[in-house]
Amino acid sequence: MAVTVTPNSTAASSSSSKPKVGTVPSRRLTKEELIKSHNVHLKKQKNAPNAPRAVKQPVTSETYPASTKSIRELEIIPLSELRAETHHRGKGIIVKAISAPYAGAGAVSIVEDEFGNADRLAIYNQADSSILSGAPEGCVVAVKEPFYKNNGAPNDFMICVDHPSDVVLLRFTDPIIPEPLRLGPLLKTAEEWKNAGDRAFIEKDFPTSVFCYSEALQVSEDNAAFQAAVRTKRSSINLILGRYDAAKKDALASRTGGPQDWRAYYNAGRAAYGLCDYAESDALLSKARELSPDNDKVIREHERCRARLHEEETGEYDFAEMHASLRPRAVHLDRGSFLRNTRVAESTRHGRGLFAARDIAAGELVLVEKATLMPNQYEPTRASAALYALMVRQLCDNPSLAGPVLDLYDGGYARSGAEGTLVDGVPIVDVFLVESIRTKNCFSSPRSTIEDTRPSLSDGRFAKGLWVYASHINHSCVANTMRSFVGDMLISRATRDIKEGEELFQQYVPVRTVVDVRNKQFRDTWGFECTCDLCSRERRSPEASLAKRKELVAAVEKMCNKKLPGRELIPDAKIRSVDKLMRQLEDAHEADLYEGIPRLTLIYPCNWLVAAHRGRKNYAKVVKYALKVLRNFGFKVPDETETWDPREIYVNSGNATLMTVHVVATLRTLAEAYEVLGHDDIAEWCHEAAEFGYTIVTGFKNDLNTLDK
Ligand SMILES: C[S@@+](CC[C@H](N)C(=O)[O-])C[C@H]1O[C@@H](n2cnc3c(N)ncnc32)[C@H](O)[C@@H]1O
Repeated sequence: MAVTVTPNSTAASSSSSKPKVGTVPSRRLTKEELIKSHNVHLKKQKNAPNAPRAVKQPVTSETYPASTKSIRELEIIPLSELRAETHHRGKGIIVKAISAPYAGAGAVSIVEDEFGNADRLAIYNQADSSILSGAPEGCVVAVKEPFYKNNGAPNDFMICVDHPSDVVLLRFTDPIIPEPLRLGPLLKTAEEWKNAGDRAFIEKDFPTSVFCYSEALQVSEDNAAFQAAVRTKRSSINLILGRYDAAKKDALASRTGGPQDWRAYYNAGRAAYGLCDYAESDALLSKARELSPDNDKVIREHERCRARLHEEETGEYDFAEMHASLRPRAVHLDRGSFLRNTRVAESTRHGRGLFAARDIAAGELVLVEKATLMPNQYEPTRASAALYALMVRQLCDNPSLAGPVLDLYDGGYARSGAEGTLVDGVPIVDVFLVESIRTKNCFSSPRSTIEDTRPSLSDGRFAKGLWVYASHINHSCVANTMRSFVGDMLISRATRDIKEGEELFQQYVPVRTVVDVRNKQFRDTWGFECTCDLCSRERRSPEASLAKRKELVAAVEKMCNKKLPGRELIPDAKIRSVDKLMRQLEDAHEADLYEGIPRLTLIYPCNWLVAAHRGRKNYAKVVKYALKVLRNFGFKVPDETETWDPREIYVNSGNATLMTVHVVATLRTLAEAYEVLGHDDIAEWCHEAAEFGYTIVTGFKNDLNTLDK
């Protein structure tokens, strides 16, 4: 079940007064009591219209599957037969809303069955485009295999609908509605329904408008011209609602065979564009353009679509312009996804993985993907719930999304197999499956990585999003790709040269320095033990060495307060002490095991020594320790006395380097130190290597001076 904030979820009653699971409660709140308390909540809401709406968070420990049955296959039972804390498998209820809805985390209404029994119905996870997101008074709904739960206080229950497909809005004329609940058709003629749809449209009540047009189509029998006109209207409204599958279907069904069909192709093309299917959109808009060659609207849409296809084919983007266009309310960029350097295939690490479809040079684009779903919600307490809600809603609104989204790894969730299929005209959406997929596949994304690397601009806030294609990438601590973000665009670049056919990896999170600590995180969040070169070799290091390293790291952190020095003068004695611990830590790494792989526990002390010597303007020492930092990230560096070309570190350091923004900062510090020491060539090359690395880290070429400004 889900944690919900509902009008009556008051203090829990003592366990003795709780009804027994599976029993018919001896007393429930009467209709009058239910309406009275409901009205109190409605009034409170009316008096505080701007109070923040509760966020619904799924709790996956108490999952239950969505119903896969049609309401017509179920035994319809009266409300009086509902049993406490029970999922009524094989059964359904048909009820009418007899109150205005209370809109909280879901829509709560008082409902009545054909026998006059009343109860409370809470419907969660409906798309805003659905009438059921508001469940207006008078609507008749069927709840399939309802879950009846105690609401905290004795005698107080509610029918709780988590899976959006477990509730169906019935047409007023549906013969399944029992006689006492029937209103009969509210309006009689197709024209009346169409006019009602037009009025709802003018009032911007789009779900009602769609409902009325649907009734008009049902009533209008064989009037093809009328049907085409109504379908065109319904298609346009579904475009506004983002229900692109339905919009496309209506648009194509509205064709009459004449030149006026340009509008049908135009709407269908825009719907395909909304689904990011630019090839289909191009085909449809080309037809619209043939029929209406001088139509500015069509030309504009068609050119826009072609620009997306160009991005998909070439991977050419103006990232700087994209970044400059970001606004707090505009983080969704209108761009195509460049995926053709890669392909999905079976992985030896786990399930499927992503592989290079051609040689990719260090620094090159691996892929660029527009978010499949990413709410503009960077508030940490709301980001996950917002993504979950968006996933559920989009799967309801656009059933064609079910294919790619439900195909993602689900962490072993027990599926019914019917998810995504249409039953009673509604795609089956299991919210607990959606949540499992979310937790295993979503990424945290800053508004842009470039801002995230700048202390002055970073607000440390992350949205959560789903990039379906990039979700196929498995984790490695020494990954060969690195992701960054510009708004909802995920950019992935190669951290070293990658050969065609090689599996691509990314770091799921910045990796912790100690092998067992970071693997606990992987186990707890994603259910795997990492077998990358770094983890597997570190595991071969004896327990005693690991313990020694942990002890030394703790000692350094304590001595230095886990901070890095600024420009202040650090006393010699302290520098010597840290240096001594650092050397002991180096000795605690077995030379053969750690050959050519990172030594992550050494990075902090070496970075500390770089900063301390920089403060003392001792640039020879800065070089010495900065080279150690690079080596400890797994890069091949020379002895401090040798000449070398730092621009080569991305291509000649082997396959176990660990790329981060700290590598860039270290190269920049090295450039500064070499310059002071008079090694101008190496200084220049370090600068170039840092700029190159900064492109990998931030996704596109950026001025290094912005790194810590
Ligand atoms: C986003 S999915 C990655 C794609 C997944 N392999 C698939 O088959 O769709 C994340 C899941 O992949 C698995 N995984 C990722 N990296 C792994 C690794 N290095 N070793 C083992 N399993 C890994 C974990 O089960 C994790 O929960």
